[in-house]
Amino acid sequence: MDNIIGTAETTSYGSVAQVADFWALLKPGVMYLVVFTGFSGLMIAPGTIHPFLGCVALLCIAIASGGAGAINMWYDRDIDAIMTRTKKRPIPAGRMAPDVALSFGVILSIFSVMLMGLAVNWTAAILLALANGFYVFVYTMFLKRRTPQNIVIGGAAGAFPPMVGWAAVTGTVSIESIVLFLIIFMWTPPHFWALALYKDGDYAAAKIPMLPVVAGRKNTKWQMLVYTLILLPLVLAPVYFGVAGMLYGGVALAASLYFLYLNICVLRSEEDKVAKKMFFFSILYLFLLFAMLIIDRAPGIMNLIGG
Ligand code: HEM
Ligand SMILES: CC(C)=CCC/C(C)=C/CC/C(C)=C/COP(=O)(O)OP(=O)(O)O
Repeated sequence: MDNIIGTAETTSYGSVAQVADFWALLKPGVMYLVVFTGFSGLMIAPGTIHPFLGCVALLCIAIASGGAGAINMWYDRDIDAIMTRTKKRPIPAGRMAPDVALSFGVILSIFSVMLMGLAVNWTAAILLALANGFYVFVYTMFLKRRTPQNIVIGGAAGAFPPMVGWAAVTGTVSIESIVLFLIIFMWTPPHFWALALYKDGDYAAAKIPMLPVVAGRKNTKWQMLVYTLILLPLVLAPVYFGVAGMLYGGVALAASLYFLYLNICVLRSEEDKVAKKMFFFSILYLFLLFAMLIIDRAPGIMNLIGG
């Protein structure tokens, strides 16, 4: 297999990409949680949606997220080739030609938005297009290489899915779905900067101005704390707005306090394993919040069974 010959820009793409490479372009690890938060929005929204259309809506969120991931990997192929975490991806590893990845990503993105609009509704489709476009154009192409606040603003991309799920059922945007958006929006900086703290060498090598590289580790940890503290009251807002009850409230509060505790540990420790622990818990934390929203509103299952 004559995979890699030269750097990212001079790579010869001698071998044929496998199905697994197309799958990897979709960033499936992230996609699962993105779809889950979309599912949660769909389940707790007032109203009903036919189960088949509910599944179509979730499939559209998955495809739009994957399409955006593929375009991100096309655009970032030069820096992905430099970072140890990403250099085995299909394009930098020489298993896929960049234009194949780009075409794949564009087709998936357009297809998902059109399908959402035609099969579900156009409010959900527009929100989905915004999420996809925000990740591709605003985060990847504009902010990522320019400012250490890249993920604060760009994080909006990943915050749209619960709004998309909500809009799939209701056809509208409402204060409740904006609260779900805000939870993910505020969660993203501590989620990502925890990882950036122990991958700062990668980002420095690729000359990406991630906060720990530009502002230093201590400053990053304090900025993480700001968002973690904002999350504390924010995660309780769904109770205030009546979309969740005390079961959600209790778990959300406990998980948020533990997240805060981990952030304080990160502030006090220089060890990578502490930041790693916070990063991995960030994923469990978001999963827990959105799982509890569903469990607490179990009657919302009627949205899917059309009752
Ligand atoms: C701009 C916003 C975000 C940035 C910059 C970001 C960044 C990252 C990075 C760099 C990784 C490591 C991936 C790897 O190891 O290759 C990661 C992992 C992950 N992120 Fe995020 N993330 C963002 C938003 C989100 C959102 C919105 C979600 C879900 C709702 C999410 C869920 C995950 C999950 C589940 C993983 C683990 C995936 C795996 O190990 O394969 N992220 N994130
Ligand atoms: C349409 C839709 C629902 C879109 C979802 C958008 C989304 C999943 C956004 C956040 C995902 C993410 C992994 C960002 C990291 O990108 P990066 O380029 O910094 O990470 P990398 O270095 O691993 O490539």
